[in-house]
Amino acid sequence: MKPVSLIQFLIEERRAGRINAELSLLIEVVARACKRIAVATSKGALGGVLGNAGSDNVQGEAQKKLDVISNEILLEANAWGGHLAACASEEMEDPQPIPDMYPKGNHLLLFDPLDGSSNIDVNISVGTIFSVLRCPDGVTEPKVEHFLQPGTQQLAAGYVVYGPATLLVLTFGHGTHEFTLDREVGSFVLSRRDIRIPEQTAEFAINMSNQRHWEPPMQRYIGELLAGKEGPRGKDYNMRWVASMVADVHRIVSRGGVFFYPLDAKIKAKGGKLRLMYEANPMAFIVEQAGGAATTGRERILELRPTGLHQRVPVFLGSKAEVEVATRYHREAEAVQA
Ligand SMILES: O=P(O)(O)OC[C@H]1O[C@](O)(COP(=O)(O)O)[C@@H](O)[C@@H]1O
Ligand SMILES: [Mg+2]
Ligand SMILES: [Mg+2]
Repeated sequence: MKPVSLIQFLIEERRAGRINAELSLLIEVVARACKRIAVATSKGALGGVLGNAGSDNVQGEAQKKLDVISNEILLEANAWGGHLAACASEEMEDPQPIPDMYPKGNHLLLFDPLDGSSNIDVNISVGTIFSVLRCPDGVTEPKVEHFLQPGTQQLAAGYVVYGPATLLVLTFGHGTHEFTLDREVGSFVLSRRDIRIPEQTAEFAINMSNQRHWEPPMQRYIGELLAGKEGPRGKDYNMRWVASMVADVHRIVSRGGVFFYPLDAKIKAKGGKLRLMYEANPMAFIVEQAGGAATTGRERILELRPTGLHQRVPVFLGSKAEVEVATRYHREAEAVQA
């Protein structure tokens, strides 16, 4: 079969009336920027891109040089295209408006420019995560409140994994599709259409070092998985944790599994570890479109009403059956307390 490039795929989506020209251009621009980030990440020590930038981001986290470089690449690429009203990034306190000298569009772009920063210096897969919203009608200078739309309102979401291969996984709300970067030709090529995450799994991903800080329902759920064949679940489970959300989610999108970043006593005051607007919402959209589920342990992530641009939430996502069991345990515990 003839390979389908990302551009051809976008043309198909436009013909089918699923996206408009502006959204198609936006995705092309983001994909092009991610190709530049792939080049930057692949330079490693030779490109002088490893190590700390010497600055902190809005979250108070030490920025890596590649966090800053990736953020700048995405901002610069998106400034001139005429497809955006504004951008918001995990690395910046406030939304970035499109400069007046450039034409403006009707979309809002949110991104985690480099996910898995702690893995950059040890040559483990990192990625970019993005989400696209519509700018409310009549708003010419979008403010924070215009970005605070529930995940159900996303027009598109995607991530790029900079791993052994560079992959783009994308949804417009009509299935989840994967594109592989053909480095020789320089373009993304469709490698899997309509990905389906198996409903059942025997593989989970969680940072076990936080176990003693988890809430009782999480202790119960993981305890049962660890008990294996002899426990109430009656089967052995395997564990994986890359500590780059993109890589952990991509494994789930590829062969099933379930990912948890639950609430724990250390991060309770912040609301969770992962960011709703840049990580949880786009990943929840992608996973649901592939037949999986995504909750906070209590509610469906996509239905949360955001309260802040940098809001953090607990994240349970992946194979439906396991997300449902873990979520049920949390709801049951809550019902007993009420
Ligand atoms: O270091 P921990 O607790 O294992 O956390 C890993 C998680 O933190 C993150 O790295 C946060 O992302 P950033 O690198 O964008 O800050 C996720 O990708 C990952 O799931
Ligand atoms: Mg991240
Ligand atoms: Mg990041």
